[in-house]
Amino acid sequence: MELTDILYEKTKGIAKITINRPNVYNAFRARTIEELIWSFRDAWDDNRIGAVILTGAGEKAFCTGGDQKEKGNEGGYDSSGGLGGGIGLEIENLHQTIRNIPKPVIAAVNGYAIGGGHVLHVICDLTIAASTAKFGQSGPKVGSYDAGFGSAYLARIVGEKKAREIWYLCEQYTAEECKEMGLVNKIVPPEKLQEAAEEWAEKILQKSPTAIKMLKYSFNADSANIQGISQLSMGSLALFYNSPESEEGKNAFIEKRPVDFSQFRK
Ligand SMILES: CC(C)(COP(=O)(O)OP(=O)(O)OC[C@H]1O[C@@H](n2cnc3c(N)ncnc32)[C@H](O)[C@@H]1OP(=O)(O)O)[C@@H](O)C(=O)NCCC(=O)NCCSC(=O)c1cc(O)c2ccccc2c1O
Repeated sequence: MELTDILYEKTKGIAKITINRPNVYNAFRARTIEELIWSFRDAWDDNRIGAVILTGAGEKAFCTGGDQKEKGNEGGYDSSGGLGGGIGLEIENLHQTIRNIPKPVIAAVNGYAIGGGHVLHVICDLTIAASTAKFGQSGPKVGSYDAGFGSAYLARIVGEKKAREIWYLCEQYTAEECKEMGLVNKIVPPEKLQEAAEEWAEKILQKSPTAIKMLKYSFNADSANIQGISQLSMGSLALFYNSPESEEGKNAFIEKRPVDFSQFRK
């Protein structure tokens, strides 16, 4: 597959996937998701690979979720149907692929992990963060939500009260705050991030691949029911994206103005 939105490299048993759209803070469009799925599947299929690192290009962002400027555009994503389950983005498939690949996936969070980009690191097996990284959900601010793994699985990690706070208030959290919540495993200076992720991947490579695979499946089993909730969430999101309320959130972000949802409370 020709890769335009991501970088993909394999070195000494480690696959590294870098979301490479720095101009939009590594926000994803339909093509980005397709390329991510392709590369995770390649790493899955390659027996020499024992761990995968997911990161973002540049210093600003890991990933800021759905590209708001591509939403509704031709070649971007919309709710007219297709493989994305009616939403134009195969995000649900990507989440399943990250969960099901029988090799640990390490998120190396180099900057903003916001919205659907935050959900990506939540789903990864481990998170190593640069001390400068910022984390948060933004869906309710821009007329979107991930009511599947993004909320239900998040609650398993940080607890119900904190997960509700994260989604209802849409605030940003430091790497240190996220480590306290159990959402980040390790914090390093920004210049040491890639090295630290590779070091952990190398440690994993020294372990029994079958033991690691079965442990990952075992950890996954307890939250497997969330897949059904995720399908409902994405199905409803496809309907919601057609609404004026969702449009208001997206347009406010693009037009760089305060959002006004008051008209939808009448
Ligand atoms: C991350 C920020 C808080 C950073 O703020 P800051 O002020 O430092 O920087 P700018 O806002 O000026 O951003 C710099 C530059 O990048 C562009 N950009 C950033 N994020 C996006 C984005 N998501 N889409 C498009 N473009 C983006 C920004 O416009 C600037 O470009 P200029 O050319 O104007 O200079 C802040 O950027 C921020 O809050 N970003 C948006 C975060 C957000 O709302 N994300 C989307 C949430 S919805 C979502 O993620 C999502 C999840 C899913 O699971 C989906 C599933 C299916 C379909 C859709 C889904 C979906 O949309």
